[in-house]
Amino acid sequence: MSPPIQLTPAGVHITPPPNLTLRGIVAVPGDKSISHRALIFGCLAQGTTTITGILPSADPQSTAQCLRDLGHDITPLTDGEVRVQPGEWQEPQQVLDCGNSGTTMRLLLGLLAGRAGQFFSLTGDDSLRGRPMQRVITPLSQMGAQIWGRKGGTRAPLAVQGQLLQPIAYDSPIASAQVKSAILLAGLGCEGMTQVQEPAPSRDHTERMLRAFGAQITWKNGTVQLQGGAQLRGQTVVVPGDMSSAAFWLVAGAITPGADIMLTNVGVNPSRTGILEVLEAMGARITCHNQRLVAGEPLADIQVQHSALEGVAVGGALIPRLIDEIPILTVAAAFAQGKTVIRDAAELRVKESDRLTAMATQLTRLGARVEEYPDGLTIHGSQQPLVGTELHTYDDHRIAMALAIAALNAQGASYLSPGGCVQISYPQFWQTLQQLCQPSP
Ligand SMILES: O=C(O)C1=C[C@@H](OP(=O)(O)O)[C@@H](O)[C@H](O)C1
Ligand SMILES: C=C(OP(=O)(O)O)C(=O)O
Repeated sequence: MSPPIQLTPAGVHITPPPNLTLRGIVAVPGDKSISHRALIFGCLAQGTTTITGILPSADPQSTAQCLRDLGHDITPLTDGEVRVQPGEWQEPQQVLDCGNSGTTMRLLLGLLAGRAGQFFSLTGDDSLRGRPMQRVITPLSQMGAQIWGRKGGTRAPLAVQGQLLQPIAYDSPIASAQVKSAILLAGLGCEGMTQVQEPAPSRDHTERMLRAFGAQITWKNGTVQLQGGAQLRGQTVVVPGDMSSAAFWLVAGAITPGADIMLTNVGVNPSRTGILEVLEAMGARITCHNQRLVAGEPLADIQVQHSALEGVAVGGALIPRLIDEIPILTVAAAFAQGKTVIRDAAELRVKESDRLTAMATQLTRLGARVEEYPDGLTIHGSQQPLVGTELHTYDDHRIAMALAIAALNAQGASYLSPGGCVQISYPQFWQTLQQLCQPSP
C-alpha cells in the first residue's frame, strides 16, 4: 500500500488509508509572531539576545536576513539557540527582501521610518507586493514618516526616507497586531508617549516582549501606551509553540475517527486562543495540561481526541483571536453537523491569498456546500462525504495545510499543489502528518 502522504517537487499526493487514524505526540514549532519580534527587539537592545525555540521557517528567515542587511549579527536560524548581536544601523546597499512575510514588511516600516538620514527600500514576493501597506503608512505618516510606493503609495516595492518622528495617539480602524506593532516600534525612538487603540484586541506579543526588554508600556482603558526613549536590554527569549500551527492538529484530531494527539509546549496567550474556544463550543474533546508561564508567555500541553462536532457562529471580537486559524476552522466546519457561519472576517481577503475564496472554492471541489460573503462564509457541514480530488493551495501555507487535513478525511485520493509553501510557517508539516498517520487499533 502506498504511504498516505507522497511528496513530489510540484505537489503532494494524499491517499487516506481505509482504517486511518492520527495518533502521537507533536512538538509544535516555535511561534512565528514571537520569532519575528525576538529578532527585531534583539537588534534594538544593548547586549546580546539569545533565542531558544525560534521558528526556523521562511518568514522569520526573511526578518533575520533583512536585519543582517541592516548591520546586525544573527547566527543561522535553527531549532537550537540563535544569538542576536546588535551592530551599527546601516543604510543597506541592497533592497530589503521581505519574501512572503507581511509581518516582516509592516514591522520593518515602523522600525525604519524613524532612522533619520537613512534611506531604505523594501520589497517582497508576488503575494506580498499585492498586500495593502496603507494601514501602516497612514499612522507612520502622521508621525512624520516619508514612505513612497507603487499604486499611490499603497503597495511594495516601497521606499523609506528616515525622519525624526513625533509620537501620536492613534485610533486604529482595524484590529491588527502588525499595525499596532509598527506604530510602537516607531514610537520607541520618539520623545514622549505613543498610544494605540484598536477596535478589538489583537495579539499582544509586542507589548509583552517590549516590556521584558525594558520598555515602559502601560495600558489604560484598552489603549496601549509606550513612553519613547527607553534603552532596551538584550534578553533570553524562549519561544513557545505556535497556536496557529497547533490548530491543524487540533482540527485533524477532532475530525479523524479514533484520533488522539498530544501537542507539547503550545503558547496559550489569550490573544491567540480563539480557536480553542470555538472548537470546544463545537464539541471538540480538548484538554489543556501542565499550564505554566515561560518568559512572560503562558504555555500548555494540549490533548485532542476525536469527537462529534456541531456548527457554530463566529464573528466580532473573536476574529482577531483566531485570524490565521480560519482556513482550518472551515475544515472542522465541513465535518461538523449543521451550519457554521463565519462573519467579520474580510481581513482574510488580504492575507497571503484571498483565504475566503480559496477555502470556499476548494472545499466546494471536495463536495462541501459553502456560501461566500464579502466578509465570511457559511459552511453546511456533513451534508455528504467529501471526495478526494485535485486541489489548489493558492501557494498559501495555511490553505495548503488546511486542505491536507480535509483531503486526509475525504474518500479517495487527492493531489494538492503547490505544496512547498508550508516552508513559510511549518517546514516539518508533511513529515509530521505522515508520522501521525496510524492504522486504527
Ligand atoms: O503581528 C503578527 O505577528 C501577525 C498579525 C496578524 O496579522 P494582522 O496584523 O494583519 O491582523 C496575523 O494574521 C499574522 O499572521 C501575524
Ligand atoms: C498572515 C500571515 O502572515 P504574514 O501577515 O506575516 O504574512 C500568516 O502567517 O498566516
